[in-house]
Amino acid sequence: MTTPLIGLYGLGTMGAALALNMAEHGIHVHVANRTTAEVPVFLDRAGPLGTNITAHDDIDALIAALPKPRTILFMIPSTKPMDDMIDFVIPKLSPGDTVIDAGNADFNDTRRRDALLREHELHFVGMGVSGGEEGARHGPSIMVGGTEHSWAQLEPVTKAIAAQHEGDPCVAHLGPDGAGHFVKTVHNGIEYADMQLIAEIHGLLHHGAGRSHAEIGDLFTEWDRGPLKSYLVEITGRLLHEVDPQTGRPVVDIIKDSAGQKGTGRWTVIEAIRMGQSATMIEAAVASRAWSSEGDLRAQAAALYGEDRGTLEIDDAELAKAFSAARVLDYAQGFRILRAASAEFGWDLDYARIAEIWRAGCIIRSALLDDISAAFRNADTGGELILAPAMAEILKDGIPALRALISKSLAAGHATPALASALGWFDTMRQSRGQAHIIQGQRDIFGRHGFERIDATGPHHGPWWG
Ligand SMILES: NC(=O)C1=CN([C@@H]2O[C@H](COP(=O)(O)OP(=O)(O)OC[C@H]3O[C@@H](n4cnc5c(N)ncnc54)[C@H](OP(=O)(O)O)[C@@H]3O)[C@@H](O)[C@H]2O)C=CC1
Ligand SMILES: O=C(CO)[C@H](O)[C@H](O)COP(=O)(O)O
Repeated sequence: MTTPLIGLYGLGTMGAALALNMAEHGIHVHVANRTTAEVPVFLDRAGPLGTNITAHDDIDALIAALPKPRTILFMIPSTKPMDDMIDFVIPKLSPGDTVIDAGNADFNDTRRRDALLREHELHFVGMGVSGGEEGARHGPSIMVGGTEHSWAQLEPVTKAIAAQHEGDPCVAHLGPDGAGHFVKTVHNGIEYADMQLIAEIHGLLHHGAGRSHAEIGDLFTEWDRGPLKSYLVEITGRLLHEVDPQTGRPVVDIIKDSAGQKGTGRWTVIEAIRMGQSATMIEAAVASRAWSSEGDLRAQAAALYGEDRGTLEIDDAELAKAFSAARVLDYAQGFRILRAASAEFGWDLDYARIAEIWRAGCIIRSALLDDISAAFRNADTGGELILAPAMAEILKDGIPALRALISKSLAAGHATPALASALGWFDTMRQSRGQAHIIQGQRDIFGRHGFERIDATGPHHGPWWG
């Protein structure tokens, strides 16, 4: 068997880790980096793995060294740098070669780039990689979008380097062009909401129930041994126990409460809204990060209105149930966005497989994903997670606890945008007759927009128009 071979450009945090992962799995990787001074540093780090690595001074040399059809993975910012590199390499490549963007890209850019490369008889792969540096080095979750031709070359490489869940590599060819990057984007949207839920729960326990960070960390660590087990729960447990060496204070007390965001959460929300699939929990999470950066305004409002938050009695078992229900709703909203995109772009996404490749390696990996993938395999709910019997069980068990938690938290003045929006969405979806008849009536009165009647077909107007 010939040794799998690939080109990799961009030896930053993720690219270097992926290259080492490949080398460790017997894949010969040709590498180059914009700043050539980084290359010897990388080779030093590679140590004995260097036998599977050939370093080049620039992209031209890397391209020249690869046999055709070439597969070159770029791990650089998926914005202008990626467009610039594509423009630079197109004239140097041959028909049948594949360019991979493995960064976090807006899938609209991926579709545009795919079309451009097709004009040149080249292939473009949008490949989502999740797991941060550690995942990239020792096994990420990989979401591939592209042609069968490119997948045939990529499959052995990605299956070797991906995280393994009980022997199943966490990688899948999810569809053409933007499918892989879209699924990665929604993965990140779900990640945003899961992180926000955890942050809100911490806030309720700390400010409402008066528990120390370490006590809350203990609870997260305990949760990580049961059905709530997840990477984000695990690292939150760790985070809450860490002490700042300079001050001796809990690290979380010295971190400024202003969250960064690089775009994937926002893209999820934009696409969700564009497709009529508002994902309110992800919206709440994106909004909360934006509001977090408005520290001055929040300080002024705190001075004006006061920032009192009442005391809360919190039962850990009830809190766990509430958290479980909210997480199911987070995933449910995420999969609805995937369902809408799959229909719009004809991707025929396999929801069970997506849940399966998220079970290890990625940031949202969790025990719940085992249940979600089984739920999709066992019941055809058309991608609607809330209709799956196994999820309905979790929801029926957890919604009363979530309702009780939200009621007392709102009454006491605690901010819970994601938890509250979970319930708002769930209660909306379980009403067979909601409130939209009032909206339709209003629209007809002010704009003659018309409405459908419950007892007849076609458009109708109300008596106000005679
Ligand atoms: N960090 C993470 O946890 C994750 C990141 N990603 C995505 O991976 C991609 C890379 O991220 P990461 O490794 O963290 O970033 P780093 O900043 O660590 O590395 C960036 C890499 O891109 C190169 N680069 C930057 N600008 C250009 C340019 N104009 N032309 C050519 N090369 C350029 C850099 O080269 P040089 O050394 O010369 O600066 C470096 O090799 C991004 O799309 C990111 O969104 C995806 C999943 C997780
Ligand atoms: O893709 C990732 C994890 O899955 C990256 O860590 C990404 O940077 C996370 O998004 P943000 O920086 O917006 O929090």
